[in-house]
Amino acid sequence: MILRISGLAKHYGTMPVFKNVHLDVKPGEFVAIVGESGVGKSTLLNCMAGLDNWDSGTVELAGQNLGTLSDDGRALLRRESVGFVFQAFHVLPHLDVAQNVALPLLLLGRHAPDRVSAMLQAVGLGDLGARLPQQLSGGQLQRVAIARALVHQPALILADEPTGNLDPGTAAKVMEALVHQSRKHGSALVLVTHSLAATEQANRVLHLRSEGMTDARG
Ligand SMILES: Nc1ncnc2c1ncn2[C@@H]1O[C@H](COP(=O)(O)OP(=O)(O)OP(=O)(O)O)[C@@H](O)[C@H]1O
Repeated sequence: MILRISGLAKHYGTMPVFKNVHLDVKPGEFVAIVGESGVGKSTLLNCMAGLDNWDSGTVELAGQNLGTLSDDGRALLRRESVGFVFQAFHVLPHLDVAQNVALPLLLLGRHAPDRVSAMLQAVGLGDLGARLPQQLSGGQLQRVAIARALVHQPALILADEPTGNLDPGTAAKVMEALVHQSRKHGSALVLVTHSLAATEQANRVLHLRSEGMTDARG
């Protein structure tokens, strides 16, 4: 398993968010998570990456128990094994497109310009590497974020509403790039979404509720 979550429960102060969450994700698998607004989908995704803490239960990422790792240990594991795609793109405005995509490699001390240009090509941005983010459309920005999430070939991609800011046509193209590139690189994909269309290609669709997570396809 690339990700193994067992009996996870989370509160904010006295407010319970979710409990009894179990999830196993196999290498290369595509799992979609749906659920009502505020039920804790983003919080769960953050727990998967060790960006947030939980109250009970365990999270194992790439065979390592996140609960036993220091913040630095979590950060190193995340850098190596996880790629993120967020709704709000999170590209750095002062870096050009190629530099944004190269960031995860830079943080790992790897220099691989060919990988960066291959990734840009793969998401249809082959000619735009020298542009600044402000010179791109929303759909193009999200494809930059996808290229950046995949460039270091992480075992797990975590995507939080990656098409939430896009029109339906652009959203479909961005999802296609995300799913196709994850499959091509053998990365598992965990996608949080409100979009039923985005769940169509998933191996599993899970429904998060405050009392746990169940199969949404019944
Ligand atoms: N830092 C925080 N402190 C206190 N409460 C928080 C914090 N972050 C989130 N919450 C609360 O925890 C709950 C879960 O939030 P979360 O963003 O994970 O939900 P979500 O299912 O992703 O929602 P949406 O679909 O609207 O994005 C919400 O009720 C939210 O208000």
